[in-house]
Amino acid sequence: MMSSMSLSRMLRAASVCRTMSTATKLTAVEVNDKTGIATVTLSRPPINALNVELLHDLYQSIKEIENNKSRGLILTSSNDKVFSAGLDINEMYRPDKDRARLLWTKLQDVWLALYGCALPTAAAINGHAPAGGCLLATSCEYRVILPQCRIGLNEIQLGLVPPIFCMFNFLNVLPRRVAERALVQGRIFTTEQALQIGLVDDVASSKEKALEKCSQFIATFAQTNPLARSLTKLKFRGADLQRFESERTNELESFLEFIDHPQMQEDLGIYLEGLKKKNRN
Ligand SMILES: CCCCC/C=C\CCCC/C=C/C(=O)SCCNC(=O)CCNC(=O)[C@H](O)C(C)(C)COP(=O)(O)OP(=O)(O)OC[C@H]1O[C@@H](n2cnc3c(N)ncnc32)[C@H](O)[C@@H]1OP(=O)(O)O
Repeated sequence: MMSSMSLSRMLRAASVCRTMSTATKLTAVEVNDKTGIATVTLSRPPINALNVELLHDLYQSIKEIENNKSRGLILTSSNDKVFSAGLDINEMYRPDKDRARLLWTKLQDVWLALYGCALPTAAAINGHAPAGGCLLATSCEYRVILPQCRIGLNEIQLGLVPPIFCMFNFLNVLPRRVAERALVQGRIFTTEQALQIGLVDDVASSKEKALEKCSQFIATFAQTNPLARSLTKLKFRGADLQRFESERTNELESFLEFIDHPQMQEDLGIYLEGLKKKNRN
């Protein structure tokens, strides 16, 4: 039988963390009632590849957290090896055209919501974060990564032109020269390299410790007026958000044109097959 001691401990724990009522299918949202910080966990096995549905759920979660006046948002993954594998290549290879349009529009929506989020944002990068995974992490204000991870924007290696928001994210985090070279070379960095160039702010030995560091970062704003904070953030990011808005339709059309190209389809097919073969050998 459960002792009254352990029951009271459980009740205390239950009152600290609650799952948000409208938590969606592919993201889990948990709010710590003590700190007011919301954690969004990407939960699309096996590797959190960003398809239409995951992007939709992520957007809903970000907006919900923002509207509920949480104290901050932490983004992490339910997979202990992969934060996110980036865009789901199956959505780009031999795509349904309407779905491909939706995919890109949803990716744009998520970027706008996360990069422009009024709350303090942090990423607990508890696994690899290539391409779209890195895009999500660098949209946040603070990043902690685990040892032996890989992170970077490697689009160019797939023959894809990194969209403008990739550039904004890197310029916001890295010195211009380092950002340009990383994008043009499609570099994927190890944990140590990412820390050394400043792509991440810190390294933690476990997911729990990474989440703790993210909470500590968000807690640094406890005494700051939230409106003044968010308006100051917007002053830094507003020009990027405006330029993005003016180019979003063109970027959508470029993406659709790009993936419609026969050579691009051939390259994506080879790339996808290479990823699968790895597991067969
Ligand atoms: C102005 C606009 C101009 C046009 C611009 C056009 C496009 C720009 C797009 C920019 C935005 C973002 C783009 C992207 O995100 S593209 C996606 C790039 N992602 C990658 O290259 C990651 C590839 N994956 C990996 O490196 C690894 O899988 C890993 C993430 C490190 C995980 O490794 P591991 O734990 O060993 O897992 P597996 O490799 O065994 O993978 C498990 C299964 O998942 C499949 N897989 C992996 N990644 C993807 C993916 N991104 N999409 C779909 N499927 C993926 C893999 O094949 C395995 O499948 P299997 O179980 O059937 O073998």
